[in-house]
Amino acid sequence: MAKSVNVAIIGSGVVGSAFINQLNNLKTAIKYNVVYLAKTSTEALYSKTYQPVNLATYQTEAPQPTLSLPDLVTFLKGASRPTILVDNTSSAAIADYYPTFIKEGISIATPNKKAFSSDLKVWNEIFSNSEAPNGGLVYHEATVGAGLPIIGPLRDLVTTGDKVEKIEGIFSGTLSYIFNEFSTTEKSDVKFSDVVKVAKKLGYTEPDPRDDLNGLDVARKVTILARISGFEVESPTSFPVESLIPKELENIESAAEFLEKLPNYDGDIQKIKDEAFAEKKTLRFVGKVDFKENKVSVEIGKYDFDHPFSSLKGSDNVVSIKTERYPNPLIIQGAGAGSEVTAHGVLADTLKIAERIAN
Ligand SMILES: NC(=O)C1=CN([C@@H]2O[C@H](COP(=O)(O)OP(=O)(O)OC[C@H]3O[C@@H](n4cnc5c(N)ncnc54)[C@H](OP(=O)(O)O)[C@@H]3O)[C@@H](O)[C@H]2O)C=CC1
Ligand SMILES: N[C@@H](CC=O)C(=O)O
Ligand code: NA
Repeated sequence: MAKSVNVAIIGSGVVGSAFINQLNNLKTAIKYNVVYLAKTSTEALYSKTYQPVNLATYQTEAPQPTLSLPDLVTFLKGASRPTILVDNTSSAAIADYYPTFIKEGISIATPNKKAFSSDLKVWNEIFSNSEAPNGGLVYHEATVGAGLPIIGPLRDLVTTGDKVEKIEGIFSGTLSYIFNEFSTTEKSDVKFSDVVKVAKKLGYTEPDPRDDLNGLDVARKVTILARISGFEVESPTSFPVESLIPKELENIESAAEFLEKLPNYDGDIQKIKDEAFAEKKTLRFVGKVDFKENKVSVEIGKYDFDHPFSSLKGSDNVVSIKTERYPNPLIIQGAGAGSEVTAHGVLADTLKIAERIAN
């Protein structure tokens, strides 16, 4: 008989809906039974008898209220098959619950950075629970560089005994897109606030684009890479992070009001861009982990027109990993945000888990 695994999906937004579509079109020997699908924070599809949710029609099916996280654990553990929880939200509450899911033997595939980049204590709890007998597995490739292969290869290097010396790169699809469009090697009049709005429309930004502009999203990614490399970063706010949010807009309540007021501050960043242009340089938003200098940082940097960062396109991320074995750094480059590339990273992780646990 074919092997099978149960899947619980939380979230059907930009990434979640692309994930559901890719899973629905999957042709593999393993059977994936989606026994729970939370379309939103309040609406879910599931049945007490674990009948698979129809992924072709989920949008129009009548939902029930979502289960609380403890009730979800009980529901998933009541099934006879092993389960993979796919968290396609940016919820901190769900992320805080990962140690419990994992302890209860439920595996996790996710693009949600929160659990891996908050307090170091949570990171340690997640991975020690996962290593315990009967602990769930955890894969989170899409938390850095979306579907680009960064976390898997970096873990492979470290586990096999290589030593990371320096990681440097452009880790935000949103900020890559914004600066690639805004600060170019040709003179241009494009306004910063206009490019921010397009990045949101293209699905690159976090649900609230201020989480990208304040540098926190990049700080979270840098925290994850630093921790995998053995640099014990306490939290994403424990090192210098440059913010692109104008001081006067720091305390605004809604994202909509923030976007409405942002054009009033276009002049400030335009001035920095013009100064860089006069030096034949572009602006780029860069994250670094430097073992030699014992330093982690996130900041705007100026790069010569002929530097590889200056010719980046679209929402591309670029990561340079220098190790003992790779003194000429390993370079990984490609789209680092967007629905399809992120969903494929999460789905590939789901398949890797299924290959290990399906029965
Ligand atoms: N977009 C991208 O390019 C990339 C995104 N990511 C990560 O992917 C994740 C999802 O991003 P994205 O799809 O863009 O975000 P969206 O805001 O488009 O989607 C989030 C979805 O999750 C739902 N949700 C939130 N909280 C809960 C909850 N407690 N229970 C059930 N459902 C919930 C939301 O429903 P509701 O409307 O009710 O809140 C919404 O459907 C984020 O963690 C992001 O950082 C990672 C790499 C790239
Ligand atoms: N908002 C993020 C999405 C991926 O993590 C980005 O722009 O990179
Ligand atoms: Na990745």
